[in-house]
Amino acid sequence: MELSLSTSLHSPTTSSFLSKTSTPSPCIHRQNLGSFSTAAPNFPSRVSLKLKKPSVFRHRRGILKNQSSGEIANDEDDGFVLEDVPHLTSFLPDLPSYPNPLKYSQAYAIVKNTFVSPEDVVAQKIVVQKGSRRGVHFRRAGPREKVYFKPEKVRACIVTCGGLCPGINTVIREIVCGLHNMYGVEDVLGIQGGYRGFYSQNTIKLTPKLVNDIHKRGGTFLQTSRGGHDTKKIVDNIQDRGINQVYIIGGDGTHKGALAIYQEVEKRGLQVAVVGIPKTIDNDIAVIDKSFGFDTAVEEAQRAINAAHVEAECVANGVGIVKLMGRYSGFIAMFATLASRDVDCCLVPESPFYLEGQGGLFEYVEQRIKENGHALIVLAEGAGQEYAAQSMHAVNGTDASGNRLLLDVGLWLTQEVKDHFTNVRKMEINLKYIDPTYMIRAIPSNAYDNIYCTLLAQSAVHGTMAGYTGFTVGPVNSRHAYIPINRVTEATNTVKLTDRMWARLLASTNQPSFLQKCEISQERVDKETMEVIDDMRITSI
Ligand SMILES: Nc1ncnc2c1ncn2[C@@H]1O[C@H](COP(=O)(O)OP(=O)(O)OP(=O)(O)O)[C@@H](O)[C@H]1O
Ligand SMILES: O=P(O)(O)OC[C@H]1O[C@](O)(CO)[C@@H](O)[C@@H]1O
Ligand SMILES: [Mg+2]
Repeated sequence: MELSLSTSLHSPTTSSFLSKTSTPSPCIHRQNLGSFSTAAPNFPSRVSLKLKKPSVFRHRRGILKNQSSGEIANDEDDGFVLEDVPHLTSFLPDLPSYPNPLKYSQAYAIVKNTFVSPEDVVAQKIVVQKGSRRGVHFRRAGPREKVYFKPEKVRACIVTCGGLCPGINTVIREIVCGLHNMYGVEDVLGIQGGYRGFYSQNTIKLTPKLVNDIHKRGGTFLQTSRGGHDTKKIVDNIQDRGINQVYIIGGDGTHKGALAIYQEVEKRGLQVAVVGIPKTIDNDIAVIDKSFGFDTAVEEAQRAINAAHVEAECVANGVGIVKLMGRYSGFIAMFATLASRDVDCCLVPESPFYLEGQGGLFEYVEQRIKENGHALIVLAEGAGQEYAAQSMHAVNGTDASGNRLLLDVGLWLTQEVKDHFTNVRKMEINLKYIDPTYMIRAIPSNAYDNIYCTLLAQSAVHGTMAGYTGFTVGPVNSRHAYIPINRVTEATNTVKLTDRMWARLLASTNQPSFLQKCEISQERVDKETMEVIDDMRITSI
């Protein structure tokens, strides 16, 4: 990984993170990489970085490479890296700050540390070796002593984009109530119907009273959509409506849109804070521990799996097939399988499989029927897409957001299993196919997710009030952090076949690993190995 860094420190603030400052360099690269500065205490007021891969904003204590001289100042080189988030003062340096109203809040009156210290960071890796470098860190989320908005001047808006997910309404509710109760902000607008709602629909005024009960309902109170992201039109609208805080709830696609909005806002020099709240039922968002609604979805999936198991158990040669969501990541299928213990085979997009011959799925299903009287298969909707395409009419389209449309692998597998046992094995089976895909995401969030959504919403509110922008929120090793948006748009989280979790699944189901015929492509192994190496490098730079 090549990393070059230039610093221009125009105020001689002392920093415990960057203990040695380099000579101001005129060479500041702003365009492709995004440069920023932070006005938070104890950080240099302006630090611009150029990074080739990954393109994230980093402060490094220890090694500072001066871009023009190539000189390396090596001091306290413990490998500490802060992947920081932008702050409004990086492009609006004269922005005034105010004391945080939480200072006077009765609820926080006896809290020992109401405010997060500007030096608090969250480590991306918590398993370390004696003597290992400190590695990547993110700013810890939470209220700051100073805010960069007067509550009565805030006009916030909330928008929800992409697919549904349990807990969206809780996040909406808690943003509205958090702004109102903690900061006294009363002007909150709901943008209806996703990104296109900015320019094609009327807004609604969101009050604590209006959103009081919405966390008990599934879906999104504000409606959602795919497609329709037009950065210019959206930012024009933000400007026209006088909005200065934008809360965007959505997945990877939504965050790409949020990044574009933040960049346009910065280009126009607007005092508008943009924050993403990661939402995806697939749990495929990078960096964060887990996405909200995932837990609820896994729990709900148990009902379908249990039903399929009961149906299969109560007949001769019963076979159950359950299809769950998971376009490119098989987390729901994997965790639902691990939780259930009744599943004989779990098929995910990350792990290729085959049906016929030795070590194939048919052989294994027959073996399970003979041993156990029945067999139960859980598959993620993105599993075996290429395989299914060989015998199904391919759908070559994309949805309005550009996501590839999938073949129904559940129906395909059902037909293949039936054909095989009836026509090839001449064996009577009783097969039931259950497709609960939308049922697991259109429900309200469970207790765990409700609390999680509350923390996410409050972290987002604290961050925007403190003047941070272009960031997303989420737990990293259980601690909520502010993460640069590009960190969650550059990569997606997938099931790692080389991780122990997948081995746990294989050990729990005893299913074949399908490694004989469909060897995991060299490309995948290379990619996973590179990720591990990259991680090690990050820890060791
Ligand atoms: N590269 C992009 N740049 C700008 N906007 C984008 C981009 N990709 C997607 N979007 C916009 O983000 C919104 C949501 O995207 P998408 O439908 O892919 O869902 P998502 O946010 O990924 O959520 P999920 O995958 O969980 O359903 C859409 O309005 C889409 O137009
Ligand atoms: O039918 P829709 O609304 O496009 O959503 C389906 C997709 O949304 C998700 O739930 C989230 O991306 C996927 O698992 C699924 O493929
Ligand atoms: Mg997505």
